[in-house]
Formats: sequence, C-alpha cells, structure tokens
Amino acid sequence: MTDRHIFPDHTTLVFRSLRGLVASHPYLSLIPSLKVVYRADHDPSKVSLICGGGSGHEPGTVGHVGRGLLSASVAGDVFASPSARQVGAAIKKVHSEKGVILIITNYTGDNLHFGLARLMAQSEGIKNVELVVVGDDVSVPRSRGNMVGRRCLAGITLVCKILGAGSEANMEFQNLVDLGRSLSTNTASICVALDHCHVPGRSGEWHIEEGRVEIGLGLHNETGVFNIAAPPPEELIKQLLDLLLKQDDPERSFVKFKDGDDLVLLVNNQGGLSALEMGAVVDEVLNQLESRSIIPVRILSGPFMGSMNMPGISLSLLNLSNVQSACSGFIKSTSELLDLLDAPHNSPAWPATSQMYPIPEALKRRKREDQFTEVEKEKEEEEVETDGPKLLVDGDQIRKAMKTAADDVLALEPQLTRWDTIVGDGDCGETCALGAKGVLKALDKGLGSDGDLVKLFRILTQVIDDSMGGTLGAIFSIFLAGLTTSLIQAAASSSPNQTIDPKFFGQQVESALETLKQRTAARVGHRTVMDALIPFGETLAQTGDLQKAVEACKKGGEGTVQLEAKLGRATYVGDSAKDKDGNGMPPDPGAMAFVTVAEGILKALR
Ligand SMILES: Nc1ncnc2c1ncn2[C@@H]1O[C@H](COP(=O)(O)OP(=O)(O)O)[C@@H](O)[C@H]1O
Ligand SMILES: O=C[C@H](O)COP(=O)(O)O
Repeated sequence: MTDRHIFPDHTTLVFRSLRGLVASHPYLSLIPSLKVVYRADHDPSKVSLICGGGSGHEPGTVGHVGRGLLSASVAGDVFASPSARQVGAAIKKVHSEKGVILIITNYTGDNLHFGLARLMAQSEGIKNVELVVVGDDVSVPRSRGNMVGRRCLAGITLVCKILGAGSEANMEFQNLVDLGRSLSTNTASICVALDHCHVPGRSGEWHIEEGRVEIGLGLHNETGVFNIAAPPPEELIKQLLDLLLKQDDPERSFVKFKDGDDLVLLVNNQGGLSALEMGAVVDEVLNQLESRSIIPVRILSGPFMGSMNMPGISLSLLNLSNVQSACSGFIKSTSELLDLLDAPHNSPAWPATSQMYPIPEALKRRKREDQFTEVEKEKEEEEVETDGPKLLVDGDQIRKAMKTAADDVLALEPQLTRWDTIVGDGDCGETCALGAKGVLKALDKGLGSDGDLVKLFRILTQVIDDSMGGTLGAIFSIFLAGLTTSLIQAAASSSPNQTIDPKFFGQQVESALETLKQRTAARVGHRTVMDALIPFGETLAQTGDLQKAVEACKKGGEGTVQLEAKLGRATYVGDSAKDKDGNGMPPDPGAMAFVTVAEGILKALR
C-alpha cells in the first residue's frame, strides 16, 4: 500500500474533507469549527441519531448522515475520538423532542467522550440521551477482551441504517435503543488486510510483511490477531467464515447461528481494494455460504466503514432472526427489519440499491457558504473573570514548568507514535503533540500569569479537552476537571495564607484520581496511563516530595513493558506485538507521555 498522498499533512485534512463532502450533498450542513456534519432538514419530532468517532473510516459515518439514516456525525482527528464538547454541540444542533441516541463504536475514547457528553447533556436538563455501543468483531478471544468487550467494525453501519429508518418511521425512543443493542449483539464481523493503511504525515514501520496477511484487525490499523502466510482466496474466505460462524469455540462463538436463520451479509471494502476484486470476494463468500446451506436474505457490498487506504475487507453477518426474537415486543417478523434496511434514505454513502428521498427545493438552492454554520462563540476562557476564591502561586515558575513539560512531550512525539503503532493505532504521539501545542498556545496568551491555580486548571482542562481527542485526551480532561473541582473546594475552605506546597497539591491530585476512577476501570497493573498517574498522585500526597513522586511515576510507566494489557487498544494485540526475538511489548505510550510531563515539571522547578 502506498504512503503517497495528495494531502500529506493530516492536520487540516479532516476539516477540508468534511467541507468537500457537504458541498456535493446539499441536504447536509457542517459546523466547521467542531467538525459536526448534520441534516439541514433535521426533524426534531423524530428520535435523533448521532454517530461519529475518529476520522479515517469514511464513508462511515459522516457519509451516513441524511434523512432515513443519521441526524449528525461528529468527527475527531484521524483515528482519535472527538471531544465531549464536539459531541455536546451535535446533541444541541439536532435536538429532538423524543430523545437522542448516540450510536458509538466500542473503543475506549469514544466510550469516554460520548459518555461524558451524555452526562453533560443530562446535567443541562436534556432528557432521553442514551448510548448504543456497537461491538461486532469476533477476532479478539473472550479471555483477552473480557474487560473491554467486542470492538467495533463495519457492523455499526447496519445499526445506523436500521435505526435511522426506524426513527423515520416514528418508532419509540426506548424501542430504538433496545433494537440498536440487539443488532450489535447479533452481528459478527471480521477484518482481513493485505497491508496496513498509511496515515498522512505518519512515519515509521507500518507494513505487513510480503507474502503474509493479517486477520482480526480493528478499524484503526491495530495489528491483526492472526498473522499468517497469505493463503489462496478460497482458503482465506473459509477461515474468515469459520471465525464468524463456528458455534463451539469457547473463545469466540459470540453470535448464535442456526439453520434457517435470516442473515444479512455485509462485505465491506476496508478502503484500498479494487471494486473488481470486491465483486469476486462477494461471489466467493456467497459460494461458500451456499455450501454451508446459508443463503443471506440481503447482500450489501462496497465501502461502508474503512481504515483509510487499507487493502482489505471485513465480512459481517447480522442475524435478523435473533434480533426479531429479542425484540418480539415491537418487531413481529424479520421482514419488518428487512424493510427498515431497504427503506429510502438521503445519505451520501449508503449504496444506491435503496431508494432516495427527494432533496427539498430550498436546500437545493443553497450557496456553498450557507452550508457552514457556527455555534454561538463561547467566550474565551481567558476572558472569563471569576471572583471566586483563588490559590496563588508563583506564576512565572508554573508557566516555566508547563512550557518545559509541553516542549518535552513534543520532542517525544515520534517515540510515542512508534510505541502506539505497535500496541495501539499509532495516534498517541499526534494526540499528545496536539495537547502540547494547545498548552503552548495558551501560555502565549498568558495562561497562568496571574498565578491563580484555580483559574489555571480551569483553562487547562478546556485546552486539553479541545486539543486532545482519543482515550488519553478524555483521561487527561477528566483528571484535570477533577483537579479543578478539588482546587476550587480547597480554595473555598482554606485560609488566605494556605501554603501551597507539593503535599497540598498531591492531596488535590489524589482527590482528582478518585474522580477519574469513577470513569475508567483501569488501575495499577492494567497497562495504561494509570500505571504512572496513580503512583505519582499517591507518592506526592504521602511524601510531599516531587522528586520521589516523579520517580514512582517513572517506575510505574517504565514497568508497563512487563504488563499484559487489560484495558485499551493494547488488549487486542496480545503476543503479536512481540518482536522477532520474542521480546516483550514497548512501554504503554500514555503512561510514558505522563512520565514526560512529570519529569518536565520537576526539571523546571528544581
Ligand atoms: N480504559 C483506560 N483507562 C485509562 N487509560 C487508558 C484506557 N485505555 C487506554 N488508556 C490509555 O490511553 C493511551 C492511548 O491513548 P490514545 O492514543 O489517545 O488512545 P486511543 O487508543 O483511543 O487512540 C494508552 O497508552 C493508555 O495509557
Ligand atoms: O476512530 C477512532 C474511534 O472512533 C475512537 O477511538 P479512540 O479510542 O482512539 O478515541
């Protein structure tokens, strides 16, 4: 697969691509600053459906916005989930009297960011906001993925289409939620690739070796669960169908199939396979299904939910019979589900086998600039004056510490990318660099110069939430939000001459960790950023010695090389990330990013 691109820099790619998408589809509008694509003819009397996640999966899911399908889709950077603020803006833009369903991929970043957006919407009085988390992949063995559940592949697009048609047909909110969850439970998918995809601007080793294929990849270039010598096409398809259909594999058999079930087959182009080869794949899959006495009731093929330019496919089988039994209270036959799958729509990317709704005249005549809207500009945090209690420290020192930490994280970007390419999806370096650049920009605007810690952390939380997507962005945002709350409480309850020493700060960090622990199940030993963050906070609170806290943090971060992942993307990788000599995995990139922050602070304050 090629690493040549017309746009070799990914930083403006998503934004430009969304502008291009809406330009050729007059019924779509875009909030450029928040990368939210939404139906210009949104109907608030029907249940709203919002999907989204990292970019790079096009046409999914921005290409599935339109009448009869999604109300909106929220785009993050390449392979990194959007922030809770972006999702929150989408919830408000396509508000509904009946409720909003957030259909999300079962990856940690999306769970955290969309989950937070849901909580924020509820706290603002928006009722009926529910998550439908889709996990359809069958490749990761149960014993390895038990804490994270099945991850998401192209099956999510079937959920979007069926729920979209259900919403258009005025189905009730809770029925749609139940239906969405059942569709996810009853879909089995598997991905195979001849090579990994290349993300513009990313360097480092990313190829699958010549003559080999990987089976069981995630949507984001995650290393396949199996790396095998490339078999002939018939053998390859047989292996994929076995993984989907076998009923006696204790580590898999996620979806029950029995003779006579009504199944939908989705053959998804992962992005880089020719349409000619796709046709042949469909033919071979159907031949082999027929020899297993399976005749799908509907066959869909084409690009649905991909991984940039990855030469590969995913196969999905959705068992409509199981879904009908699970939802028998409101779905009387599998043909009702098929009708929803076949119902008209108005999205750019669902295959033209279904009918299209006509485009409203007023939307046809819109000028290009009319398609771009903005949410009301929020006041820049720096401009917000608060008269609440302050916690004053030496502003110059704290600014120096933040600058050193941000510079060091920027310098670590290539290393983080290398590690995350092995154990994750390769975006951790970019995510951290975006956060560091956000901090440097805020420092240029004067962040921290008045020395008020409360204000500083309030702004820093916003900066990190806005600039960092992905799991790490969510984890840092929640941690910083918790720290800000704790500092506000401390400022309110302490005397004006409260000593703000490392011990005092450590106590606030410990309290922020408690907030964070409510949002993630990760603890020490699970091979995540928590392996560095928890020892740092605990040691600082106990000893009041920053150097000791940084040492504990470093020990925890570096110690992750020995650990088997229990949470996050590294869970999917298992032994396959070991090098040719059988050596273990690199350290956890998120943990090492935090170690760098902690070391940077210590270096500057010493
Ligand atoms: N459930 C979790 N809780 C806390 N941290 C996690 C969790 N899952 C992953 N992480 C951390 O997130 C880091 C990856 O961040 P990032 O690249 O933003 O995530 P993503 O895999 O979503 O692209 C990992 O190195 C790990 O430290
Ligand atoms: O494309 C990325 C997914 O939507 C979310 O992944 P994440 O866990 O990296 O944020």
